[in-house]
Amino acid sequence: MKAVVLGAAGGIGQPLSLLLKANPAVTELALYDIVNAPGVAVDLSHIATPAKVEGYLPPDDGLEKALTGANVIVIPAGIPRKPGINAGIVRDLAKAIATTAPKAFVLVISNPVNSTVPIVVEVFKKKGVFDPKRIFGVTTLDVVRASTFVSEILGDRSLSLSVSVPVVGGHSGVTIVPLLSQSSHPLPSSLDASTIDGLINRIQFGGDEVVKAKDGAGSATLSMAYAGAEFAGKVIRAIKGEKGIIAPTFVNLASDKTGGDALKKELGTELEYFSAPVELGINGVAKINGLGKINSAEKALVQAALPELAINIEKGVAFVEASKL
Ligand SMILES: NC(=O)C1=CN([C@@H]2O[C@H](COP(=O)(O)OP(=O)(O)OC[C@H]3O[C@@H](n4cnc5c(N)ncnc54)[C@H](O)[C@@H]3O)[C@@H](O)[C@H]2O)C=CC1
Ligand SMILES: O=C([O-])CC(=O)C(=O)O
Repeated sequence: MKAVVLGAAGGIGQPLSLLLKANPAVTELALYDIVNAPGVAVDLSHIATPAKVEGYLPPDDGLEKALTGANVIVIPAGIPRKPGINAGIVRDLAKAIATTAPKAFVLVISNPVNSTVPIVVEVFKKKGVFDPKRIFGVTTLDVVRASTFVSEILGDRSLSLSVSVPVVGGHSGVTIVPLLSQSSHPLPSSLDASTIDGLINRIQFGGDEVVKAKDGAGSATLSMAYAGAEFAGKVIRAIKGEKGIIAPTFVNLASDKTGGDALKKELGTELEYFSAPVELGINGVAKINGLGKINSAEKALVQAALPELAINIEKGVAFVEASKL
């Protein structure tokens, strides 16, 4: 089981690589960055877990060497909150993956996820290796935040390990739609509307809370690494044959067989992407689940997410269309 981290020396990349090194199911871990990756790799290589760790820089085909034989590729490369720059970084990394590891599972963390996932897909299409079952936008941090904030409202943080709330839509602001009515631990019916609205807003704009607190020193890194490792861990378990693993993730809806068409119908949209609870299997997306029973306020949130999602997706598609590959 070879896992690869592209952008491994960054704020997310380092703790994410640590958590992947700590996962005993990973036998090979390749770290790639434009700086510092060999140092991070040697540091992690002293940890007594099975994974053999190698670090690579761009010279001497470092990227290609990192990608060769990859099963799971996680991409936290890029710059936080600098619109535009990540598009080119993700496009170029996707190009290398399409050539060197076209069958790998690609987990995109780099923002804006609503646009960077379409960028990877469009590159793969142009290179003739696109499979909608293997490309995932990582929205797990929204799910992690929902568990944490709901457990706080329930007055018992120890519940956060078991509270599960599906979060659907996309990964930015109003495109983040928590389905609180489906929380494994229902909110008290006595909760007033403004508390619920505040909770939804906190989940949607949790990223801003971290950016503000870090005061110029970047965005969420440690919680993102935790969330990324959790999602990658689920994908790895699914590849190894475990059944019934379901996680919300931002996927392409092109595949009729996996339920993409049914979800589009349910949403009343032609959009080609949405984050929905996805059942993972040995080939990637086994089934995109529908949203299930949601209340009228949640229906309104889903509808409010669609126009912004459409703009974000189109941006990603147009960027690749205008690119020379
Ligand atoms: N999906 C999500 O929920 C979240 C996504 N993010 C996004 O993750 C990305 C990374 O964030 P941080 O780790 O905080 O940033 P960072 O700046 O600390 O690290 C980014 C790393 O990417 C590397 N990099 C830049 N260009 C590269 C290239 N062409 N190839 C390989 N590596 C390259 C940099 O050298 C750096 O080590 C940002 O786009 C951020 O917005 C952040 C939090 C949550
Ligand atoms: O908000 C940001 O820039 C980083 C991010 O995606 C998050 O924390 O959810």
